[in-house]
Amino acid sequence: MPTAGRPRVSGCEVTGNAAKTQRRAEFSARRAAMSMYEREQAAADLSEWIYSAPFRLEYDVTVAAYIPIGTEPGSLSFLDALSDRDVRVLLPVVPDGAPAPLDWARYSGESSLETRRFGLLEPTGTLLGPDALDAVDVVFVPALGVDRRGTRLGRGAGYYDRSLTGVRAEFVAVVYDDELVDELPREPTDVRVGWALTPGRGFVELE
Ligand SMILES: Nc1nc2c(c(=O)[nH]1)N(C=O)[C@@H](CNc1ccc(C(=O)N[C@@H](CCC(=O)O)C(=O)O)cc1)CN2
Ligand SMILES: Nc1ncnc2c1ncn2[C@@H]1O[C@H](COP(=O)(O)OP(=O)(O)OP(=O)(O)O)[C@@H](O)[C@H]1O
Repeated sequence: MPTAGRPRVSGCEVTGNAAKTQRRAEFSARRAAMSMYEREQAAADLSEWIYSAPFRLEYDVTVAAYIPIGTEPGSLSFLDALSDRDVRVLLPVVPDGAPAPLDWARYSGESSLETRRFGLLEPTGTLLGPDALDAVDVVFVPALGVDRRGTRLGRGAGYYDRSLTGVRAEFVAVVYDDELVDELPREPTDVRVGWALTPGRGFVELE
């Protein structure tokens, strides 16, 4: 589209969204090209890092995590490793209708999951409400990429930005090694994450 024809509510926002769409396509294409072996190796490595996390991940800690689907990094063994350490694990439940803060329910094993909207695997247990995040110590956030300043690129519906605003917890974006990059497009509503978790380097503190 010629620059002169673009709507200019704020130049930054318009460019930001187009730039994000482009980066999403790039990251998704790279994920699609990974072999099953690479994905499984990465998932195993991600689970290992739980044992050397820079914050406590053991009994009496509550984390919010997610069930990876498709080419997303990680696996159920990540959640099982946390559960084995008596960490309480909450999982997101997408609310009906337009994007709004995520609801949450407890993870209690693979049998407590079912496939729902967008093909996501979600927990079937009691819904705890969006405020459940107020009692969480660490949030593992799905991401297509993250930059050194903590800018996270998600799927583009804004569910996590809406959910994390005002929450005091460690935010950890889980990505493949080459998805921790120098710079990503940023919008004012983007909530910064303090950490990246990568298979090769583990927990990386962001600026
Ligand atoms: N594993 C996982 N769980 C997660 C997220 C995630 O990124 N990964 N989310 C992170 O926010 C939330 C769900 N967000 C989503 C946002 C958009 C689409 C999506 O694929 N939208 C397509 C429509 C696909 C369809 O209708 O089947 C689209 O908008 O084109 C899926 C999930 C909560 N749970
Ligand atoms: N707190 C918020 N309140 C209202 N709108 C928001 C908020 N956060 C994000 N949005 C809007 O949601 C849309 C998608 O945001 P963005 O591209 O940052 O999503 P994302 O972080 O990639 O997606 P997700 O969190 O679902 O993985 C944007 O139009 C953004 O302006």
